[in-house]
Amino acid sequence: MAHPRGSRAPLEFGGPLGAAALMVLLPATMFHLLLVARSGPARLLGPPPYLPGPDVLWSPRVLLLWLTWLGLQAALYLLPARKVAEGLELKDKSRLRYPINGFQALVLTALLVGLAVSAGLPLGALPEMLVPLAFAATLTAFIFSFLLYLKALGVPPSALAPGGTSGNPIYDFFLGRELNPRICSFDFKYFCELRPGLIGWVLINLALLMQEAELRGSPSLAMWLVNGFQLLYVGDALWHEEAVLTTMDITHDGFGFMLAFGDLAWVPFTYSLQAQFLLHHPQPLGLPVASAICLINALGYYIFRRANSQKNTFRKNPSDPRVAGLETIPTATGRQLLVSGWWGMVRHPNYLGDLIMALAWSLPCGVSHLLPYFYFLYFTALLVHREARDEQQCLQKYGLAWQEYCRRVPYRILPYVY
Ligand SMILES: NC(=O)C1=CN([C@@H]2O[C@H](COP(=O)(O)OP(=O)(O)OC[C@H]3O[C@@H](n4cnc5c(N)ncnc54)[C@H](OP(=O)(O)O)[C@@H]3O)[C@@H](O)[C@H]2O)C=CC1
Ligand SMILES: CC(C)CCC[C@@H](C)[C@H]1CC=C2C3=C(CC[C@@]21C)[C@@]1(C)CC[C@H](O)C(C)(C)[C@@H]1CC3
Repeated sequence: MAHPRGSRAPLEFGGPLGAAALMVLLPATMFHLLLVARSGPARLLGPPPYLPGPDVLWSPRVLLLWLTWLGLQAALYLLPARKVAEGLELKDKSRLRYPINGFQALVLTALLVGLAVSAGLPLGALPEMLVPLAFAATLTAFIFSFLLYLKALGVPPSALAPGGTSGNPIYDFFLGRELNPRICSFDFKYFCELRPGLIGWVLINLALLMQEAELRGSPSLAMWLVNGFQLLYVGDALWHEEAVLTTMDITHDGFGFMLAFGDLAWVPFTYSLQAQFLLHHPQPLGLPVASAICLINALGYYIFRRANSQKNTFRKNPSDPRVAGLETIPTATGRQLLVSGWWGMVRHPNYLGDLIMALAWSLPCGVSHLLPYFYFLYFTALLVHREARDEQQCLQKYGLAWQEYCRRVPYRILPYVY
């Protein structure tokens, strides 16, 4: 099989060695966090309280539960959608079509879970199953990525992702070879990016809240805040589902282990870390501090949403009155770059808003432990790295116009700092 960019394609993530290391380190980190969150000292950098044996990790009943969850989300994906959106133009000049029914899936899941709980489903038992559930999700991610790798061996070169075609099987398995793997109209990457993991994350949060209520009579204010903030984030992502079609995950990255594991395991089991921590380490939170944290989250959300919406509106229709007055730089591709408004302040205002929210999600957990700040630290590293990857891609796409943009807007994420 020919490799369109052959060995000249620059390798990311430290090449095959880096990819192999990440495939061990990421699951290990996830299990470490799950175990440490429930331990007394809850030390991010300390050893885990114990090493789980096969009897703790493996449960056929839990695997069945996990597969039922994936099946339910797949069924909701296949329901009629309020809209069908077109993705960006592909190498072969075609455009794929995507159902926009993620928010509908969230609401229907909430209804089904509500019905099941009122019929006696013990949702509060879910937190006890997090370790075997995470194991089932990790196993699924490995098997699924392997099947995706095999599937990609039979597709034409135009269907392959720009990265992930190095010829090194470990690297390509990690990054993903095929850009948009599908069976009929079912798009695996688009499905995984927004449904089972994101909705699973808020469901786990809810289960932790319910278990806290069972243990202590009512959920704590800190638990309410974490649940509320993260539900807003997930609800927003699904409400603006169409916007994900222009992210680098959909337009540039193949679907391999990185995204399969990230979407299916990493997001639900590590992004719910604050709620896991709060269940085992209740934190007192007064109304004045809670109000200040709400303001921080609102500020982050405002920047995140306005910046993302401004770019999406501009990309859809530059003459839209909401963006028509903004200053722009023309590029050789015919597209323009915004150089005023949110995108004139820093080159990634949406990352800034996202990071402010990440901080607000950790603050309800107090300052006695570093563990609940893991998400903020990891997310800073992820976005700094992602920003560098995006800059590289934009430089390739827009050349001199991008350099001009960087000159006019010198800061990347945080004005006057970075
Ligand atoms: N919670 C999580 O774990 C994660 C959240 N995110 C969030 O996802 C969202 C999307 O992030 P991501 O896909 O990385 O990147 P962006 O939404 O920032 O998109 C980057 C793209 O925007 C376009 N662009 C850049 N600058 C300009 C400009 N000045 N004017 C017009 N267009 C411009 C370019 O694409 P083009 O010109 O081709 O349109 C560029 O490739 C962010 O809010 C991020 O915070 C991301 C990763 C993980
Ligand atoms: C496991 C590794 C460390 C890397 C995995 C990264 C993934 C977890 C993230 C890559 C891009 C993501 C996005 C979101 C969730 C995390 C992953 C999958 C996103 C769906 C979160 C909600 C946002 O509103 C969004 C803009 C829709 C996000 C898109 C990117």
